[in-house]
Parts: sequence; structure tokens; C-alpha cells
Amino acid sequence: MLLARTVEVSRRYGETLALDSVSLDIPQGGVLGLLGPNGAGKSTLINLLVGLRRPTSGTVELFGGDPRKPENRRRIGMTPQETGLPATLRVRECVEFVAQHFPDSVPPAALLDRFGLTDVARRQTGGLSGGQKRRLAVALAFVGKPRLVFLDEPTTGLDVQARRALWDAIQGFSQDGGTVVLTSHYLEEIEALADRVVVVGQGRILADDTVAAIRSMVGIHRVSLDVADLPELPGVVGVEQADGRTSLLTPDADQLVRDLVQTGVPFHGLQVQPTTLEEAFLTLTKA
Ligand SMILES: Nc1ncnc2c1ncn2[C@@H]1O[C@H](COP(=O)(O)OP(=O)(O)OP(=O)(O)O)[C@@H](O)[C@H]1O
Repeated sequence: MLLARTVEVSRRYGETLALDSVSLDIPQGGVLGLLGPNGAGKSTLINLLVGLRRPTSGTVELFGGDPRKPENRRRIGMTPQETGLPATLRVRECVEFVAQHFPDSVPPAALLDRFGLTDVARRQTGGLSGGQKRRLAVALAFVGKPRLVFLDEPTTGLDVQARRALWDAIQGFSQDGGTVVLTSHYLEEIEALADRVVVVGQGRILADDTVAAIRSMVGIHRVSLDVADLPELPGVVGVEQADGRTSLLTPDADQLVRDLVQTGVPFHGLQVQPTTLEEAFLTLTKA
């Protein structure tokens, strides 16, 4: 069963073509990760699906109908990239306020517990930390017992522990049969949560596949080292020099390190790091 879809949807903002003929089906169940560099069109796609924006051309359907109609939107939950919470409302009041807009809702205590907000339930949102605000903003997407939830960069600004707690909550919702569409810049996050990944770039869908397939496409690592004279090595898709250090970009860091040792070239200060998604995309487009 399809919960939402776009058919050849394009969206322009003046001269900018933010989405270019995008067709996407969102069936019931699972977590769909939208992955792509800044400005790729991910937020625009979500905003069209939830009825916040209209397409310039093409069709968008939510539960088989118009995403702008309240009866369709009532069955979704959403956390946009940026949220403004009323500063003087207490956390619990915020949850209760949002709950009033839905025919059925999750009991506030249960929701606050699920999102680790019980301790701050009586605090005014203006007094929350950035991470707590973000957690509340994401929790609010789940208040109305939605069937489909859209989360635009849900864990931006969260520390590792808070991020993992949020992942657990999202996974729990998915295991109970809920469907999630999320955007993220973190491959790690997509890997932890999504079973399907749609890569968006320059307003188009570049790939729609499993996490493993996408990881092999964009999972580039940076191997940095201090080395005087480096021979050519297999599997290197980019070389950068900065501050006297050499960085090698590769999809298989383990193999590269093995090859490096085998050359016998002296080096020190070896570091292996995942690249950001932007770097991975730039490297791939250059390669
Ligand atoms: N309201 C707007 N007015 C003008 N241009 C816009 C507007 N919203 C988005 N754009 C442009 O459309 C393109 C796609 O933006 P969008 O926010 O959808 O990308 P994104 O993939 O969500 O990026 P990010 O990862 O940075 O959030 C960008 O070039 C952006 O500058």
C-alpha cells in the first residue's frame, strides 16, 4: 500500500530548480532515508509531500489524496529542519497543545518518557538546551499517532547519547508498524535506521537502493598521514595535500592501509576518518 508518492514533480524557486522531475513511491512500513549534500532538494521534497509547498509541475499524493487537505495531513507527523517552540510553554504543555489537534494521541507521559524528556516536563521550552529542544521538536511529530512521519535532519546538534536515544525511539515506532521518511547528512544515521536509501543530488534522484549498496557508492574514507614520497596506490579516488599532511580518499581504507604498509615507505601520524557526505559526493563526481 502506498502512503505517499510524487510523480514527475518539479519545483522551482525563481531561477533555482530545486527538484527536477522526481518520482518517488513511499509504501507502508520501514524507514526511508533521504541522503544528499546541502541544497540537493531533500527538504523541498519533504515540504511537497507534507503539503507545505506546491509543486511547480507534477503530482504529489498523500494517502491517495491532496497533501494540503487536513484529513490527509492529520495522519502524518513532521519535524522540519528548524522549529520554533513557544518559549513560555512548558514541555508538557507543548505536548498537550499539539495533542489537541488530533483525534487520538499518545499519552503525554508516555511520549516524554520515550524521548527522554520526563525530567524536563515542567520546564519552559525557552529554558531547554539546544539538544532538548530538538528532542522535543522530534517528539511532537509522534504525538498524534501518525502512520507516516517525516523527520528533516532529526538529530542535528545532538550529542552521541541523545542521538542514540532518538534512534531507539524512531526504531520503536518503525517496529510498531509506523513508516518514517528522514533526511540526514550522517551516513552512520542512515545506516542505523534506514532500510531504503534515496540519494538526492541537484534536484534529482541519483540512486534508490539498500543501505549496503549506497554505502559502497558514497562510503569514502580519508586516510591522512605524514609521508615524504608516496608511490601510487590502488583504490585511491582522490589525493589532497594540506599543512604538510597527505590525505588519500578511498572506499576501502582497510585495504589501503594494508597496501601502504606493504610499500615499506616510512610514514607516521596515520589517521582514518569517514568523509562527510559532501566530500564523498564531490569525490565521486570528480572521479
Ligand atoms: N524558499 C526558498 N526560496 C528560494 N530558494 C530555495 C528555497 N528553498 C530552497 N531553495 C533552494 O532550493 C534548493 C534545494 O534546497 P533544499 O532546502 O530542498 O535542499 P536540502 O537538500 O534540504 O539541503 P540541506 O541539506 O542544506 O538542508 C537549494 O538550491 C535552495 O537554495
